[in-house]
Amino acid sequence: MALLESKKDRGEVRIHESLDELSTDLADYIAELSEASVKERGVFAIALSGGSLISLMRNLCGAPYNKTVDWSKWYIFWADERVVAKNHVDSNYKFAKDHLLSKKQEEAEHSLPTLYNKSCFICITNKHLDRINDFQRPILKVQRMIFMVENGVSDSQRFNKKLVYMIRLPIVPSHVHSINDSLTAEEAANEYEFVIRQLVRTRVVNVSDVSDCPKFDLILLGMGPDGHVASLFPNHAVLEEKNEWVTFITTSPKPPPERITFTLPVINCAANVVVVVTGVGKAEAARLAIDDDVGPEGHVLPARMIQPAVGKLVWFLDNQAGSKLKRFSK
Ligand SMILES: O=C1O[C@H](COP(=O)(O)O)[C@@H](O)[C@H](O)[C@H]1O
Repeated sequence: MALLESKKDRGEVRIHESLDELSTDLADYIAELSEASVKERGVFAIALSGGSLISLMRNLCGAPYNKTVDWSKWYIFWADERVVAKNHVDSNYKFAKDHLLSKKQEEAEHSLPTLYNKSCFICITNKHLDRINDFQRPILKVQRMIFMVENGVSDSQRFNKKLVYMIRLPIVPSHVHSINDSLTAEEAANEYEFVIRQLVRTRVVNVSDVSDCPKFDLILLGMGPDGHVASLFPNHAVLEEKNEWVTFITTSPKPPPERITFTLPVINCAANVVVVVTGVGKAEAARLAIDDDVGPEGHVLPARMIQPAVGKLVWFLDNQAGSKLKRFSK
């Protein structure tokens, strides 16, 4: 069970015994926000970050969320992105696609029946379609299963032992808004902001009650051991940006150097901000970002600058990341 505490100006802090517990709580929380937003506005505009956060959202791919969440109403954005090709290992888009939006799974053939209750697509190469015919009849009885032909599986030996399939969150492709990877960092940031401006006009993304900023239904952030969130790094000029919604940097201390990022005003106008922090290596930054009695060191930390004007801030920590917080340290 997560330990809960509300801290003055620092939002709600949830500390979890294990990563599994954190993942369960996180998926529940996101599903609740999605339901509330779809009920109120008819859509759910969610901005992801990169890094460990994505794997911790894994439970959303399974039951009950695959059936209970109205995925068709989700609009996905990125709070920050590395300016690299979309198929590059450093791309936050690629990471989310591979680990969340289209998660590759392998199961032994004999466990095929366990797939019957899952809402998933099966991906198989052309040349293996004949072999799959052995399974096809029972599978076709399951309405949610759809065969796809994809050039992804080439190792026939492996195919003999395993069934390779993809769990895809049924998000409408045109609702996924990632950066244009053929542009420079500056151009990509400008174009991304333009796209968001169009979607604010049509209220796919809500507008803030206190400024003209977009009001995302949820912005999900991770935090680095240096206290950076999105691509807002300590002591970086990017923290001063007050006018742009999306800006760019070419000198990120963490590679790759070129990134685009939501600015602080945009993050602080969201209806909900969740920061997910795990591991002992981030315990000191978590203390500086959350605890009340921290000195100037804490106040210049980007993660501490997350202070939603009206929205709700919730920290999802594991025991290790929370180990230096005054209230929770033993
Ligand atoms: O570079 C980045 O790092 C942070 C933190 O990543 P983590 O793997 O330490 O959790 C991430 O939130 C951000 O989106 C990403 O661009």
